[in-house]
Amino acid sequence: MENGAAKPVIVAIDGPSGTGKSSTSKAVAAQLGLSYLDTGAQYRAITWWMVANGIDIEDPTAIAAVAGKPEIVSGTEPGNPTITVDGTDVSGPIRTQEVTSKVSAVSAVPDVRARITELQRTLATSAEAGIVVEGRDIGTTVLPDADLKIFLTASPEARAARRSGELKGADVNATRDALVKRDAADSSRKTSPLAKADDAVEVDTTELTLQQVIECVVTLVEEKRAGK
Ligand SMILES: Nc1ncnc2c1ncn2[C@@H]1O[C@H](COP(=O)(O)OP(=O)(O)O)[C@@H](O)[C@H]1O
Ligand SMILES: Nc1ccn([C@@H]2O[C@H](COP(=O)(O)OP(=O)(O)O)[C@@H](O)[C@H]2O)c(=O)n1
Repeated sequence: MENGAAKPVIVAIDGPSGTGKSSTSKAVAAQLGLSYLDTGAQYRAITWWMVANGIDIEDPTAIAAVAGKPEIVSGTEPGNPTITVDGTDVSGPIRTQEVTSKVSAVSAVPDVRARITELQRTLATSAEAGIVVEGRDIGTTVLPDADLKIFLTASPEARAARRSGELKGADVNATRDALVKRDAADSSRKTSPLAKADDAVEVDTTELTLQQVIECVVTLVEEKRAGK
């Protein structure tokens, strides 16, 4: 570290789908000059690879047997986060309905989680200025010593309205049902489920604009840094 450089700051942002994790994390990281890691994209990437290679996603043993095969690389620049599998850009294909509907089953397999968690810890410790890492189990499992932990929430109705806005014309009730189903699967799995860490700050974003959430998190990071 250079003379006078601040100690790297590690921020964990967790919560269910549509609470604003990605948008908030990217903006906070860009504003504060930190790296950014979308861990959901990594689970989506390994799921995409399983589907592309014809692995039966109903079979955890089959998934575990090949969990180490794909090489997943995440770019951590908040203005241009990238994700590749074996050198192929998969940023588009990982957002399809098919991958979204299968990702909870793949990410519940302990060998998959062990592999991806290791990648996440390596990226977090190598970020020079620090990093904002967003996901489901960052504060509880991946980075339990993070300097700041945030748990974002929002009503299922608000989350579904945000998501169906993105999916242009998608039925809001169907979107809501799919979100609630995925939350339930992610929260009930045995290995590092979606959960709020005891020392996380909970922010309900239902009635907040994205800008308000970003400002709230930036203030919390600055307060932490000042206290160091
Ligand atoms: N507080 C907010 N108010 C309104 N829309 C929001 C808010 N936070 C995020 N959004 C929008 O909701 C959608 C989902 O946000 P995203 O950051 O992808 O959530 P997550 O990563 O938690 O799934 C995006 O289109 C985003 O612009
Ligand atoms: N730290 C994480 C992040 C995501 N995931 C899994 O990956 C899926 C996709 O995460 P995501 O963040 O891309 O989901 P969205 O919030 O964008 O809908 C989640 O539903 C979880 O099954 C996980 O298990 N652990």
